[in-house]
Amino acid sequence: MAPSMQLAPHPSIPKPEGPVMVCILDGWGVNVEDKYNAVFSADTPTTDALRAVPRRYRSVKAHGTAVGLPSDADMGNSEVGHNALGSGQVVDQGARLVDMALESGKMFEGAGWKLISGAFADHTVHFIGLLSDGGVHSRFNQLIGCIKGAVERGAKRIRVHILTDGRDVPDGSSAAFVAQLQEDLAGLKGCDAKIASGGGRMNITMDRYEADWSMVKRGWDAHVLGKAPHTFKDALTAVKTLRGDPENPISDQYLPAFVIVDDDGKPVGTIEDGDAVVLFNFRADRMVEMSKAFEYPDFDIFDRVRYPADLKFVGMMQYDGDLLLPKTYLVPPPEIKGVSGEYLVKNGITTFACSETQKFGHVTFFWNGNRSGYFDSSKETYLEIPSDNCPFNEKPDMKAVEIMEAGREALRSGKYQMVRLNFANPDMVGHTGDLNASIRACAVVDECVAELIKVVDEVNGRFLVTSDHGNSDDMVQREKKTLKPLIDKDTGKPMPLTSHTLAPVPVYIGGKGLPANVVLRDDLPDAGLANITATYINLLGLQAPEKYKPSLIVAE
Ligand SMILES: O=C(O)[C@H](O)COP(=O)(O)O
Ligand SMILES: [Mn+2]
Ligand SMILES: [Mn+2]
Repeated sequence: MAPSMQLAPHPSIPKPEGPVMVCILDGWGVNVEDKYNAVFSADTPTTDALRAVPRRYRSVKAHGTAVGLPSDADMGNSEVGHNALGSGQVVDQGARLVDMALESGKMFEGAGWKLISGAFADHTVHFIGLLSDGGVHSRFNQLIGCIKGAVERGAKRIRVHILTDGRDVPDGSSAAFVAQLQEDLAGLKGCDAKIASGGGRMNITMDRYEADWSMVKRGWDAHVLGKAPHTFKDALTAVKTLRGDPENPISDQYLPAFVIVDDDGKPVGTIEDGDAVVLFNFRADRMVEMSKAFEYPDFDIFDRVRYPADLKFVGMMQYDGDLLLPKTYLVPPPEIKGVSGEYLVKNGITTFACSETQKFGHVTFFWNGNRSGYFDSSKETYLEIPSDNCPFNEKPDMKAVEIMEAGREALRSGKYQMVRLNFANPDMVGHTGDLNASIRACAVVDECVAELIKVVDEVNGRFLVTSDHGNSDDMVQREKKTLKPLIDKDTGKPMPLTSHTLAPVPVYIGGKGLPANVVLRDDLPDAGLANITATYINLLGLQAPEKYKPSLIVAE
């Protein structure tokens, strides 16, 4: 082992007899305590009790610059959250790197831009991605920046394929983004630019972790082949019509696929031989599958029917550095080096990591600094429990009990020194905007934490329970100043909040194997998620790498 990767024993925190468990309650923030806070409203006796233990509970920042996002107005998300939790470092994240590449002009100088510019004169440049200013997967102004850059550099024909959001931004906001995009495209001089196809992000194109490839097929059919269940002459009409009854609309997230056609009913923007395609999302998880469909000539997961020849395909970023997918991209992704997973295997620590499909890549790929696979398969076991395929408010328990049971077995097995679990419920159910289901989601996760802590105590282990960002902790849109819920004019009901929040997240530590003198420091009031990495390494009885953000604990 490189001497630099050796972790010294901690001078005052001994190695534990049993394993260390790190639990991430995805989307569980600390926020305004009222009935719209599902974390607060749920029956959560276990985390309530943990919160009451002196000097073993605190909260940490999980949004904005504390996790490498452009500004403190940016809510946290799973990618940046797990990157920070697993690496102990704050790196400039995709959102910021794209902003910088646009500002400096570097965007227009690299290999990715060169490739697409081959289509500017005689072919069409297609942009496919999430249309909102959520800043989690993409941002509206970055799309416009790229389109304007292409037009200024000679692009003659542009088609935009839009995925409506309603998840990282309020549901119902898609119509406004579409209207704005149409206006911006109409204002471009010397370029024929139109919206060509679209659909809801949870219905087409943006599947992740291979949970449902049929979503990607529906996207391919609409964007590439110009085939969808609905056709319209105009995208704003499409979105407004497909939402249906204003009293009971279909969420922007789930709008069916549509294709824009001309007066003769012909699609205005199929993807043809020689065209360029830009996936304009910077975040990886929900772009990997569509990238494979575009990049791999022998792709066979679904029938693409037609695969355009001489396609100039790029991602906004490289979405998988191990698969080199896509080969060509506009902006180099963040480089996260020396993550804790690598240190652990190099120091002989055995790890078990588990979540259900929807968060499996979060607790492995994102945790490991956007790396696929194991650092050392003889020391690590990653277990994916298949998620249900349904809107998660219908089954708010999701696979929490199964994850808990797998965690319990791993803790008891004696095989692992570290057990890392992610519970998806407060996040995935929170994204549906369904308050009651989110309350149930939080309650079931609390029950699972109780079961796990019993086993940690049984094996003389230690635990750290935390989260990656807020979500279920606020389920309603509010007036900025008074924090009063905003009321929907059509329904008279409070307007649901489907997105993450800016809230900090809790950190609870404990376990029978944790010496009584180990407590949370009180001199790091501004600590963030990246401080948790050194903390859990200390719980393992080891000193953390020097470059990591400081540990939250001390032995007094
Ligand atoms: O992709 C999603 O589901 C949301 O945009 C972000 O949620 P996550 O960051 O918790 O995965
Ligand atoms: Mn998350
Ligand atoms: Mn989320």
